[in-house]
Amino acid sequence: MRKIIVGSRKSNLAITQTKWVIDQLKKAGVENEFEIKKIVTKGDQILDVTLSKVGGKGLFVKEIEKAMFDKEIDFAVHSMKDMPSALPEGLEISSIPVREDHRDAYIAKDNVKLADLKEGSIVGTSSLRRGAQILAARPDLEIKWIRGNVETRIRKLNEEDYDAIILAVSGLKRVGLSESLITEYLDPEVCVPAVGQGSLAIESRADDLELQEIVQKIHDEYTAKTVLAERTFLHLLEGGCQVPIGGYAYLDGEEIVLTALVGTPDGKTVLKEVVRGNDSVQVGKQAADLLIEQGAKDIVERVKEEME
Ligand SMILES: NCc1[nH]cc(CCC(=O)O)c1CC(=O)O
Repeated sequence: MRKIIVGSRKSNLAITQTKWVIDQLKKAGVENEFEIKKIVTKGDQILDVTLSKVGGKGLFVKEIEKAMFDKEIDFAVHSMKDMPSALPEGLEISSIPVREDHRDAYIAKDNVKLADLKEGSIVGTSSLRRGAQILAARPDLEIKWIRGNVETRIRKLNEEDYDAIILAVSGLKRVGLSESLITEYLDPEVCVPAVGQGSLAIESRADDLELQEIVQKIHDEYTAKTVLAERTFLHLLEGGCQVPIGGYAYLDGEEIVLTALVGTPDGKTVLKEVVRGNDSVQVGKQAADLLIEQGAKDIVERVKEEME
């Protein structure tokens, strides 16, 4: 039986996600042997500037994709939200496992609630999306960039001048940190998560049908349907992570309910729509159309220019 080589970034989060996927596959009855091959990406090496300034999402996947083309690895597990909206020819997302918690977590020193933070308090995040939504709710706060993996950010909250930080609940849980650290769970009404947040993408060569059949065993249709709506919206806005964009969908019976958001980094303009429908692509497209009508494209273009 074929041994399967799985490529992974070397961060604790990446390795845990990869191990989780292998574990799920084994539980689903896959008997193949697995080996994890660690790959260092540009995104892991550049830690001193904000991610948005150095080129965003692609940084974490390029080297991994090269290893896949070279057949050094058979598949890779990515955080869905780090995936560019279009994949290179020859590769595809061959399976989407069940989504972890989609929400952002607000973690404050001494557990001070967001509403109780004093004027001028410093909130750490490297995400324009999170910064924009925090500032929209609390224009009196200060956003300060924070980089590093999940564990590093928690340490910086304790050691540096941050009063609070925002992290994905899923990342926190996956690296084994206690949810008791979380001061508040931010629901999509307060902070629309990143498109795909909490979900994983299994990426493989499009012509490797044997592998596809194996990873499909842990494909989750609910997650795939909702993520497709979110990613369709993101793709049409052509935003990448240089622009504050959020999208979260869930199913209400058969219906997909998508909350989509575009804003300016200062949080002064935030466009938000909730769209319902039975077809993921249609729902994503409708959300994009509604926001574009309100000027979302202008925001995307303007923010992109300012970042250059
Ligand atoms: N941008 C970094 C990143 N990429 C994926 C996750 C974990 C969240 C997820 O699984 O979607 C994180 C950390 C964070 O956003 O706090």
